[in-house]
This record gives sequence, structure tokens and C-alpha cells, in this order.
Amino acid sequence: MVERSSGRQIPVVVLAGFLGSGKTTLLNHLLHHSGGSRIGAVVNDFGAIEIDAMAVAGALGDSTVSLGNGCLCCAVDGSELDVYLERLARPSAGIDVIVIEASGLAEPQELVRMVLASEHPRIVYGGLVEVVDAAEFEETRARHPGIDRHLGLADLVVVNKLDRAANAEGLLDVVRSLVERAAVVPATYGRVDPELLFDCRPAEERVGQLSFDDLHRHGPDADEHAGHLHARYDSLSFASAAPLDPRRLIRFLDSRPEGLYRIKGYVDFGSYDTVNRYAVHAVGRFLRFYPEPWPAGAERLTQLVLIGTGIDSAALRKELEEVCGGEVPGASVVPGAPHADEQGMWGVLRYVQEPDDPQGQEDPQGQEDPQG
Ligand SMILES: Nc1nc2c(ncn2[C@@H]2O[C@H](COP(=O)(O)OP(=O)(O)OP(=O)(O)O)[C@@H](O)[C@H]2O)c(=O)[nH]1
Repeated sequence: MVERSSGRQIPVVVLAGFLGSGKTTLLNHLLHHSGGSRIGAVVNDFGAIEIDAMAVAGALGDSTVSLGNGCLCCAVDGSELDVYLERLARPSAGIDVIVIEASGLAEPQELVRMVLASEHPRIVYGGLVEVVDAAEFEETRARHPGIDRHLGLADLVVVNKLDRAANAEGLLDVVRSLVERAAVVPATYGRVDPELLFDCRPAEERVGQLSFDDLHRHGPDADEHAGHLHARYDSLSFASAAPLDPRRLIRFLDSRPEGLYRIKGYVDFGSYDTVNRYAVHAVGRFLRFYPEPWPAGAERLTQLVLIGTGIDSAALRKELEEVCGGEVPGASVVPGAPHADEQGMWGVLRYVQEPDDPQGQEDPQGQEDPQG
């Protein structure tokens, strides 16, 4: 494990992987199992509302920085990243390792190049980790053959969501055939040994492994922005102070268009549940809600990011506006009082994991409808 010392260099690990593969889940796992190492995180969200940053900020306090709205690989130039890395690398921050969570549409080689180009004396490139969604991998690959190239660059490939994979061994073999030098590690809910990411090999050795030449060799056409994955995707950010109506939201989600691959964020159901907000995740046809108590003092807002290809953003926004339940924002409601429409939440609750299931073992085969 990395030892803290103000004189030593800080490895910067790039954590990449397609939309919804489990990068934030893995980062949160690392934060909670870092064995005393202090992790700084740079989170790059694709949408204008920084859902990923919100999901890790609680665990990190001031050692997370967020680079929202657009892929770091193009929208933010290297010097901006440098400023953030410098902030996290200052000795007073006491950080041992920095993890950059790339957006699900980033080109990993661009991020690696930016880290390698950093002239900060305390920063050293610490490797590329690619997260693969075992349940969606074959389909994603078919749509985006460039994913194979990303795996070819990786130092570590985490094949995540094995609980949802129909043929885990077969899939691991396919992934192994695609990587060049990486270790391939199966995982559920991103639960990997942090030692695999920090300091498994001396930092200098890692830099030597992935040279600028390598990056160019693997690049599709390094300057071709149009060739980047994210050039084909649109994102829509939606925020509402008016609570959402659960039945209408489920209707909206059930009829979501094919190209709308990823939805994430937090939903306020107003007087239907005054205690909890509902984190929502859709990845392909997979859908889950995760109720969690509203953080103290948090503004009661619904904040969603929708990412897809060939989506009609204006039409989706209009549909979402119609999902708002007509409740007056902030109207006083009796906490814990039953809602007049007691069955209203049933549709949502079908997509909530059972509370007594240990996280990571309970996903009912990742079905679109978890209860049949
Ligand atoms: N069944 C199952 N679900 C998982 C696993 N890992 C993550 N998830 C779920 O997959 C969804 C997406 O996970 P995230 O960690 O947000 O994925 P991400 O790669 O950060 O997503 P983007 O930033 O949008 O690209 C969430 O609902 C997670 O709870 C797993 O191993 N098994």
C-alpha cells in the first residue's frame, strides 16, 4: 500500500469504462476500503448536473474536485486538469493517490496523455483501469467497436456486474483475449482489492509501459474529435423543484426510447416520501431506485442526467416536465404521514432492492422488471 510522505510522488490512476459500467461504485468502494491511504478524486461528469460528484463527495469532503459538463478528454484542456491535480497534490492535503473518474464516454488515451504531460513534480501517472459491464459488454462492443481499443490500453480491467452475467467464464475469456498487458479481475459492485490499483508496480515502470507512442498507436485518429465516443451521444440535464409523480415517472421510464442508454440522478417524490430521496440508475434496460435519507439541509430537488444517442432532448424534457406531480414545491407536509394515494409508489418500489439483501448479491438477474 502507498505510504504517505510529503516527498514522494503521487500516482494518478485513470478510472475509465463505458456509461454505467460501475466506475462511481468502484471509486466509492476504494474510498471506503483504502486502508488508511488518503484518496483524492477528480470526477468528470458528462452531463451539466454533477451526479457522480454528488455520489462521491460525501465520502471525500474537500479532496474531490469536479469537472462537470463534457468529457474531460476534449472539453477541458490539460492545463485545467493540471490545476486540479496541483490542488490535490499540495503536501498539506496529505493525499497518497489520486483517482480520475472519467466520464462514461471519455477517450481514455486522451486522459492518460494529459496526466503524462503534467509537469507537476509530485504527479506521476499511475495506470489505466477500465471497468467493463459484464451484462452489457457484448451489446456495447457491437455498437462501439472502439471499446476493444480502450481495453488494449488498460493496465487493469475490472469485469464488473458479474452477478448479472449469463456466462461469466466465457465473458472473462473474451476480455482476456482483448487485453494486451492488463490483469483481468472479476468483480461485483466494484469490490476489488485496492492494492490492485495503488502501487502494485513501481510508478516509473508503469509510465514506461504506456508511452506516448503507444497512445498514438492505439488512438483512432488522435485529433479526430468526431471519432470519439461522446461525439455520438447527447445529454440532457433536468432539474425540478416540483416533486415528481411516481406513477408518471414509471410510465416515462417504461416507455423510454431505445437510444436513451443512461439515466442517473436523484428524485424527490414530495409527500409520497418526505424522508428519502431516490437515487435512480438506468443502464440500458436495467433500472433501479435507491432510497436514501435526504442529507441534512439539502435542497429538495429532482436532478437527472439523461444520456443517449439519437434522442430528442426537447421531447424528453417536455415529457419530464409532465412527470412533475403538481405539488407546490416546499409545501409543508407532515413527515411520515401516509399519502392519500398509498399505492402511488408501488411502481417505484418494484425497482428498489430489498433492504435485507447485502449489496451486490441481490440483483435479481438485472431484469428490466426486478419482480417479474
Ligand atoms: N447488479 C449490479 N449492479 C451494479 C454493479 N456495480 C454497479 N452497479 C449498478 O450499476 C449502476 C451504475 O453504476 P455507476 O457506478 O453509477 O456507473 P458509472 O460507470 O459510474 O456510470 P456513468 O458515470 O454514468 O458512466 C448503479 O445502479 C449501480 O448500483 C454490480 O456489480 N452489479
